[in-house]
Amino acid sequence: MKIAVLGAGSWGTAIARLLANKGHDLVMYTNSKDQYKVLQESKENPDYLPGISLPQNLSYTLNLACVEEAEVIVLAVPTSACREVLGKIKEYSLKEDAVLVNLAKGIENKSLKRVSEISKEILGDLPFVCLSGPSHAEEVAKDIPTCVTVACQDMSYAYKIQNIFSTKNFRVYTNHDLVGVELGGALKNIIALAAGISDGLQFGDNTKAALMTRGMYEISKLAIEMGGNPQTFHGLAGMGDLIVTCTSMHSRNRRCGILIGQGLSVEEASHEVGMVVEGIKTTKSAYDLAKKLSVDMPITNKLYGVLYEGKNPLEAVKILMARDSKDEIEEVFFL
Ligand SMILES: NC(=O)C1=CN([C@@H]2O[C@H](COP(=O)(O)OP(=O)(O)OC[C@H]3O[C@@H](n4cnc5c(N)ncnc54)[C@H](O)[C@@H]3O)[C@@H](O)[C@H]2O)C=CC1
Ligand SMILES: O=C(CO)COP(=O)(O)O
Repeated sequence: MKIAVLGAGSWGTAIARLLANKGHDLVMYTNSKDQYKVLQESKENPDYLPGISLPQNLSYTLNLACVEEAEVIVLAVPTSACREVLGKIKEYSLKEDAVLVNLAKGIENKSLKRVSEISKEILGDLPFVCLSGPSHAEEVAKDIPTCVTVACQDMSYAYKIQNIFSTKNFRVYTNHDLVGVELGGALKNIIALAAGISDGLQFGDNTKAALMTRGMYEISKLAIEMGGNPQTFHGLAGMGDLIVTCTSMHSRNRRCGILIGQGLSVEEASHEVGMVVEGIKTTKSAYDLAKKLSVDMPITNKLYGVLYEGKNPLEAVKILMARDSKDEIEEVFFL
């Protein structure tokens, strides 16, 4: 199978390695000449996945025309770059049976669109599959057992991608709830940032468990309002990804939160992490969506204050704790 991976960050590289090792014909696209040179010469990606040697049958390109040959196009750039990259892909003539697999986990600012909606807007009916679930690149690149889920409105493409991506250490489930799977992956990053801030403030395990639980409650409420299936939030793209992102030191969102909790500014913290921290932009999108759809999201709202209005994280926690007493579960339909 001919596969093009667009984006040579940590996740794109880990997935390209996995697919090349499985025997697929792999090319990875980068828009950086310097990175291209390093990849070609060293067969490693030291800035993103240091110490991982990449297979000889993985090739590299600076030319996006690689999409013309591909039966599977893997989108592995930050959400904020998806519109630009999809717009460039539109200039090429794709194979009739090409499928797009998106790895990005976010909601676009301003348009408040999921990546599948951006893809639909730009590329029309090109089949779109979302791959999500608890899967840090650093572990997948070491073949540590991992389970993910793939979602598509047309399940035949989800099964196709399940078959292409599955290995003995990478178990791929399918899910027909595209909206829920996309939102689970995007919204958990908000809670991971908050969990990191809690750790940075040196709060305890109780605090983090509460944040994760109440965080899951509010992100599911928003996702259900947007058409997601509540059951998805019990699964890999929901609870699974929330757990891994809120607890792992691999998580860029959690690490960024820790630094903010320790007193760094948002800019300093995200610069220090050095890779995309999707939760920063997605907090803004979720804040706007919650207002638009009248969904109460207290953790998201307070995080928005910290990230965008310079509010003090410790004060934000105090305000969250001092809110009016309430029932744990408000809506009858919920979980
Ligand atoms: N790193 C991980 O473990 C996982 C990441 N993801 C998601 O995958 C997406 C990508 O994440 P990472 O690989 O971690 O990010 P990263 O920060 O490691 O790499 C992003 C890559 O995209 C490239 N890029 C940015 N704009 C571009 C453009 N316009 N054209 C071409 N390339 C461009 C950058 O140069 C960089 O190589 C994010 O949405 C993230 O949430 C999902 C699961 C796991
Ligand atoms: O989504 C991820 C793991 O499933 C990666 O999360 P981070 O972007 O926080 O590292």
